[in-house]
Amino acid sequence: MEPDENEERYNKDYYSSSVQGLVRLLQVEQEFMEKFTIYANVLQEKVDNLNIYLDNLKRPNHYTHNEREKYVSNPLNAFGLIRRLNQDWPKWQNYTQKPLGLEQLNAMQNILSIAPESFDMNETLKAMHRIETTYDLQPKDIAKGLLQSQQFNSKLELRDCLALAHHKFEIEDFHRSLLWFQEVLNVNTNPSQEIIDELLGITFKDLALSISTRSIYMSNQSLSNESIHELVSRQFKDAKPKDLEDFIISKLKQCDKESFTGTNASRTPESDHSIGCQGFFPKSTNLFCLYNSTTNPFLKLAPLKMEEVSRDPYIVMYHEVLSDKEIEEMKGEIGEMGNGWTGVDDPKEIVARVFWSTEDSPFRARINQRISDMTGFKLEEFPALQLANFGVGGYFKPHHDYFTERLRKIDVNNTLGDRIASLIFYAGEVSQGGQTVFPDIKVVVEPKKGNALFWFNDFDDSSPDQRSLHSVCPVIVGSRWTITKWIHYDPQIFVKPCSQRLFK
Ligand SMILES: O=C(O)CCC(=O)C(=O)O
Ligand SMILES: [Fe+2]
Repeated sequence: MEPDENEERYNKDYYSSSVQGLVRLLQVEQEFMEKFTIYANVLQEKVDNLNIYLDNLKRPNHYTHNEREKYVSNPLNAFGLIRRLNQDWPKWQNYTQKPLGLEQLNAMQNILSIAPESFDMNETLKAMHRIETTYDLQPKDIAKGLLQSQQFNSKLELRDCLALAHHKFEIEDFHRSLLWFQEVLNVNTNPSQEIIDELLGITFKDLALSISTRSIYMSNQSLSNESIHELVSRQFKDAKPKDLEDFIISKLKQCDKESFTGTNASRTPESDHSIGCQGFFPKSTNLFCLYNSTTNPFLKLAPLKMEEVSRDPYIVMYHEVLSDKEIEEMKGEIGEMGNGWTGVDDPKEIVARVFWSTEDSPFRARINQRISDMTGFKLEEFPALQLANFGVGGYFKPHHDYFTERLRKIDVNNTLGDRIASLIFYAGEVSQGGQTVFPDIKVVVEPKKGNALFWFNDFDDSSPDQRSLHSVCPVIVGSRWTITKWIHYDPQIFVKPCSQRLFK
């Protein structure tokens, strides 16, 4: 991808990257459906009116010439006939041509102008793939609403499965493409659904075209795009749906087999990140829960519940340190949010919406005070908090929070020194996925609402501790809100003086 293209992608507004955005989109669809319903009613009213007139126009059937002759010989019938064709039918004709529901049609068009664009759709396809592969979920389960061991009432429809099958083909995951296409064929369609499928153009042609284009290109890479296009369109000119279906299945099977036996046969082994997300890290032992009542004199009265997550490197979880009321307050603080992304090199992925609270507020002061109570660190010189809301499959790739060359460039606050420690408040209900993982030390933490996770990024001598590598598992179900605080080094000069590193 060209750098400019990336730049453009990073500046777009995504619905898919936050639950907040998705809530707005649900409202957009609701409004669209309301206009659509009114439009359908207006059309229905017209049909009803036509039927009333037709029903009233009762007259006997005339099968023979004699019957017809007899009918028009009666002046009452003759008069009615002439008058209707002279006066009524032209009016009906006018009526049928009168544009209907223009107001709704315009409103619908306006609503569609803010519908998700292809960059949003692509990001969502990638997110669905991320959920599927990180947790090794099976298409047949996902399609019928089974996510891990949770059965939901929601399920995917035929066009959803087809879009997923097509995406897997594009990214050359032929195995999953085949599985998804089999789900397409498994979805039961009733006859009324078939009419809709026909109207929306649910033929398998697009996928068949992509598959054929690739296979012609692979067998003859010197052909021009135009010649390939010509060959492909000729191939499917008179194809029936069943032909397309057979073609897709057989080609996908072949591609799947080749990718297993070919040169790129070695499947990438599962990453520690993914193993952690699936809950397969060994359980830690010898760790304690305790009350912290010493960092601040106030804690003697109200000690904080602290759970050791890892002793070396030091990671702790504070329980129940953010109330639901404070979470509501936090949401009230949020202004225009920006894109949050993950990854160091382009193309980075848009995975959340973030808001930097740079203005002082009672909420922010209280949260900073709490962080000081928990950690003993001084935050006056860098009081800003980062609030984030994740979206479909939102996650973070493994990364370090301490300054690397890249972070040094983008972090305007780097005059305060490195980020020696990080603290994350979990502020949303996440029932599946969304854990914070430390892949190198095989630690995984559930993002329990109201809790806060604290860890050091640097050793005591301020050199970076690579074991602080961490990531976030793709959210499966839930609205993952977080408040992030990076604790900078320089203001802590007296609180935590740089000391010699103790090597074990
Ligand atoms: O949200 C989390 O659990 C971690 C976030 C994180 O790693 C970061 O913001 O640097
Ligand atoms: Fe981080």
